[in-house]
Amino acid sequence: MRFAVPVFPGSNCDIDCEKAITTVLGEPVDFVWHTQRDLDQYDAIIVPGGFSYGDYLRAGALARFSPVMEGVVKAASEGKLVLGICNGFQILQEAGLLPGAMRVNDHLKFRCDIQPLTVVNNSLAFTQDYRRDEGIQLPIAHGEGNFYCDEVTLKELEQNGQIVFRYVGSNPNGSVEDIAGVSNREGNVLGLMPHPERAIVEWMGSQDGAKMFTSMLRYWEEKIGAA
Ligand SMILES: NC(=O)CC[C@H](N)C(=O)O
Repeated sequence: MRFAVPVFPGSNCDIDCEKAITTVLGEPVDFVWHTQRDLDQYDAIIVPGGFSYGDYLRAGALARFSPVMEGVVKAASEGKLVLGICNGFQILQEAGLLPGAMRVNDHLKFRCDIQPLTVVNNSLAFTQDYRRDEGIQLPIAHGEGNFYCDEVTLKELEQNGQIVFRYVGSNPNGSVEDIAGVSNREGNVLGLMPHPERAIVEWMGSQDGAKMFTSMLRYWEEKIGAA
């Protein structure tokens, strides 16, 4: 399974994502500079966290216009797996691939912590190795993670199973309904504010992120096997 990790000016979790893929899966992964449009050779794309374009205007608002996003949009429309982590989630929202918008944290501070979460939907390609309602812990590190959507969208997300992760205990940013991660309607694009790539081996304090990567690989292997 070939992974692409697009790199924007200001990305800072790109190497963490590459390490997670090689450590957990041992699969090939390329860094792709944001000026490259063509991502056809890849099976999955992980849009990493960071401060693309310095978070100017709004987090993700400028990166969304980078040429590489044409490739990301195409991959998503072809049903390939696209995962956006933190700033990656913000970029996918700005590109219209994921619902809602991100506001500044309600307390106006950057929050860096280990956050308890619950897996609300474990039937996705990204979450099938988790149990339903499983309690997990992942690191968070963001200043604009306050997920917002209107009432109609919220109902749709609930009905379609698009709410994938919720914060447990105290909500670190004020997000609507404690939402930490959402998918698109089709389920092949996922965005979450917490960082699964920073929770893959014991010394990191949590290994709960590893199952997101094993889920993706298993989905792809089963799809290839069935073809
Ligand atoms: N870790 C990240 O990707 C941070 C995302 C973004 N820069 C924010 O502060 O919200």
